[in-house]
Amino acid sequence: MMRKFDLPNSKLIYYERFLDAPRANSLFGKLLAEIKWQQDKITLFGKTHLQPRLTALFSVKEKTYTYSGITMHPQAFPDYLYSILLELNKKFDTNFNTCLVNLYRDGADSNGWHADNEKELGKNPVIASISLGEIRKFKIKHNTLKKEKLDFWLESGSLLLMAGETQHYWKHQIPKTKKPVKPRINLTFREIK
Ligand SMILES: O=C(O)CCC(=O)C(=O)O
Ligand SMILES: [Fe+2]
Repeated sequence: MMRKFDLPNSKLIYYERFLDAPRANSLFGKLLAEIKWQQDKITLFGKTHLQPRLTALFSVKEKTYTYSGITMHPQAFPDYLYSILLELNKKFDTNFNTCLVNLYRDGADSNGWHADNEKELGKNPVIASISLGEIRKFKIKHNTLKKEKLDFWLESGSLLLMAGETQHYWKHQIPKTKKPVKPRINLTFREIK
């Protein structure tokens, strides 16, 4: 099933079953076991804390990627991840060259309100975001139109495509939850210019 959200200043499409369950499960297991995860320190409003999730950056370029004051050094793509990048570039006619991976270990891990609007991503970034493992809530809100906001669930194997002006007009987040939840891995494919 594919769901196109009809939102102002945004192109947002959700593909519920981009990867079938066996493929999503095996990819999840591989990434969890094989990735060299890191937990960076971020400084927000003058206070330094550890980011509430683990991350890793893969790129075909050696260029570092900086966001929220964190500079990440890319690792080389493992074949099984690079093949997904190629698949996406074919399907969406994109030029993804980088994948930022997030591991939400439990409900205390999260990703605060932000837009993926770094200069290196170009004017209207296209981001393909694949979810694996535990289902988590995704929230998106318009920067100025207060009524424009939306929550939905990101299921294992799903792909969320954010494109057009989305990153200029909207912020998104993965909130914490008090419910007992298992780990979730998210892959966000991007093009670093
Ligand atoms: O985990 C997610 O689904 C969102 C990740 C995200 O927004 C990001 O890494 O920029
Ligand atoms: Fe994001």
